[in-house]
Amino acid sequence: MSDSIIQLENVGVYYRGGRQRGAKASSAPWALRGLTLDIRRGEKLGVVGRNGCGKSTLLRLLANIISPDEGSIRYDRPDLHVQLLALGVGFEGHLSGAENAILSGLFMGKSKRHMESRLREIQEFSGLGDAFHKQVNTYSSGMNARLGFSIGLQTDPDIFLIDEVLGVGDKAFLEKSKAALRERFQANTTVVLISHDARTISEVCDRAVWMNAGRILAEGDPTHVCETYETGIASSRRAL
Ligand SMILES: Nc1ncnc2c1ncn2[C@@H]1O[C@H](COP(=O)(O)OP(=O)(O)OP(=O)(O)O)[C@@H](O)[C@H]1O
Repeated sequence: MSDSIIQLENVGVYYRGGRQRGAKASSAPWALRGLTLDIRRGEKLGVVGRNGCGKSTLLRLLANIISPDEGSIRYDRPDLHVQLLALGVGFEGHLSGAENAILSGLFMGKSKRHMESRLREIQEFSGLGDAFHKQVNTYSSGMNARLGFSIGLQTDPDIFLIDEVLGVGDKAFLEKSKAALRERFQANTTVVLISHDARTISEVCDRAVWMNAGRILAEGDPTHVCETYETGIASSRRAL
């Protein structure tokens, strides 16, 4: 059995009516192009890259929210439980944090009873206090991130996709979240983590990819990839 959980082969994604930030009007509006990547079972994969390079598009693709316009994506099983954690995605604003936790669990194939039994842990980990029982549309972005991450810890996803939300919480929550990602998931859950913070990627991930203009520029040891990325950014700034 392959140790890949998702395989992307020469994938391209095209947003109709859009084009890459900074691209000339004549250039093709591909958000991803020629992207080949194996997501390995149980790995913690970090994704770095400048704004608009295609990181969120990659996560939407992995979450099966969008389909490739070219190339192929192959899932190890058709019933993989994929949890996407991104700001502004996935919560019903008029429902409370607790109600959203139950709803998210139901989407992930958990029973209502199972999620009810986890509510206390979700509330405690989130640090939301009484706000856990208030409508989510009254939450700050940091509170949203706390709720989403805390729910993700209790829904046992096969793949946990985290789009930059860890940086939104405060430092204490960031440290707690990093520890949870390292200790709670270990080999069971595959994590794909987007972060602009190289330290977070180095501390949590066992592999990283650097994306640029919809393609993968470098892949390997997270500390090395982050250093290469930061050196690349610094030299492109100097060239301006
Ligand atoms: N819904 C959309 N319609 C049109 N173009 C889009 C859409 N979403 C993203 N794009 C474009 O696709 C490219 C990749 O966007 P994406 O959001 O994946 O980048 P990103 O690396 O996640 O950026 P950031 O770091 O700013 O979140 C960008 O050029 C963006 O402008």
